[in-house]
Amino acid sequence: MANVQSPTVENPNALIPVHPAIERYMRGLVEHTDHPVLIEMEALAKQKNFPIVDRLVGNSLEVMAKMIDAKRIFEFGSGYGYSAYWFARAVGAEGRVICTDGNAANKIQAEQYLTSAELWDRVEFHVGYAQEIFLQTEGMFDICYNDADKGGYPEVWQMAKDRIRPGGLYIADNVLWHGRVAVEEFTDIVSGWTEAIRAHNHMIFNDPDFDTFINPTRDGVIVARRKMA
Ligand SMILES: C[S@@+](CC[C@H](N)C(=O)[O-])C[C@H]1O[C@@H](n2cnc3c(N)ncnc32)[C@H](O)[C@@H]1O
Repeated sequence: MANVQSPTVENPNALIPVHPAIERYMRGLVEHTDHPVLIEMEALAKQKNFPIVDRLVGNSLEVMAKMIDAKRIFEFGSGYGYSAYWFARAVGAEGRVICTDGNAANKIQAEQYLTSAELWDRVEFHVGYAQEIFLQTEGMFDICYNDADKGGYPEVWQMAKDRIRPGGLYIADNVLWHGRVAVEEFTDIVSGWTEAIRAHNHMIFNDPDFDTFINPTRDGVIVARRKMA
């Protein structure tokens, strides 16, 4: 892959899509979204080095969900409920966010946090393998949100795409994978994940039933809107 500066992950500054000063500026603009529960969840992520989507992407999830009047959302990989916090705000009192995570401890924490934020009654949290839970859950979704293990990204896209209603969204986090997707030489965290993310992104951009873009904030968020029939 030709690139003028030939960046590699060993030369990460060449790969930062949005300059940290610009991210800080944008972060300042969403300060009005401060909430004690959110601040606690963000502090825990820092303390445990847990990969939440963080404030800028979280805010964008809520806005996108509100833009399409989303009422039913499925999350693949919910952690302790940080992304669900934003979706739960968007769907309103009658809406549902179906969360999944393989770690039962995450459900316990999510329940504590989202109860404090008065959002737990909008959430259905299943512990187990997200893809299996998805197949056991009936119906269509306004949004399918993918933040599970990256090796499974192509599989999740393929199973989710037909269950998103026309006008609905498929959203996945980490699709730039800290720039690895854009360079020839990289060190992967888990063997095969970069290739899986590349295949996932390629399939989505080439799917004639969806209009797609990547928001390069943080680690890149792909957003694909299912076209109206
Ligand atoms: C990146 S974190 C999710 C963060 C969350 N979306 C947020 O922003 O707060 C990924 C989570 O997905 C879970 N996970 C990964 N692959 C999974 C799978 N196939 N099924 C269920 N859980 C999965 C992990 O246990 C982890 O808690």
